[in-house]
Amino acid sequence: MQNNKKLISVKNLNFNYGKDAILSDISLDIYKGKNVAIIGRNGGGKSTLVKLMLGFLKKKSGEIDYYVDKNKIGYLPQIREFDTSFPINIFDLVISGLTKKSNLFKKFSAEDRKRTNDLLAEFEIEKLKDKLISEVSGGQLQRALIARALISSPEILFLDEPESFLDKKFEFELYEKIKQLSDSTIVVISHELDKLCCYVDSIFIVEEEIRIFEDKNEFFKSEFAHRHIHNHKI
Ligand SMILES: Nc1ncnc2c1ncn2[C@@H]1O[C@H](COP(=O)(O)OP(=O)(O)OP(=O)(O)O)[C@@H](O)[C@H]1O
Repeated sequence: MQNNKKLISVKNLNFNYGKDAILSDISLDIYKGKNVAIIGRNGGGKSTLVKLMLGFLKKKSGEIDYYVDKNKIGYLPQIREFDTSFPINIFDLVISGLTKKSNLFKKFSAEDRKRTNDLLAEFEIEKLKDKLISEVSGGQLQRALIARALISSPEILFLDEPESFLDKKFEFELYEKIKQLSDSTIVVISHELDKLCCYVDSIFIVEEEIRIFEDKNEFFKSEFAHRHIHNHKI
């Protein structure tokens, strides 16, 4: 279903925290309908790259061009980056995914509330909607954060380790559910490539530099498959 419409284009991107070079000369394109898995060793710079594409971090040099409405970019952060002591309940957390910079204090409509309730039911957390995020389990919070990332029907959806805390059954169903609920292009950071590989088209290895396999089959044929997955005969 690739139609070659570019959504985001990164050119010669460099980033460092203090003296430490984290990303060097990264260039990549994200195309509509072409799902990407970003893999690589711990601390390789995967989350940093995504945060740069989201505009949360300021690049040191290089270009990031957007061919997508920035309000149509969804994001699931790593759960550990989330302050679970923040006083917000599950319903408000999910509906807050509809808040844009330009409409911070807009009243949510009945339709917005219905969409929230539908997503809560879809993710089997409707009974928890009045609970504070500090009162639910890690997996329940992760489900709510995924629903939040999806609620705006994003054109592109960045997921940072979505499998964290999920039970095996839900982890297995996750990408089917995302496909069923949206037609977002997915860019997913994961250490579970063997589980998600049938949902992605391309594989990017990010370890300070980037190695791009536009066609995932080229990755599986390469020496990198041995290094990055346990069972590469998928
Ligand atoms: N706020 C920060 N200040 C300083 N260094 C940071 C900060 N955030 C991340 N780093 C460092 O930047 C490097 C890249 O981190 P990043 O989180 O992007 O890696 P990652 O590939 O997503 O790792 P993982 O697979 O472990 O989640 C790491 O060495 C990390 O220690």
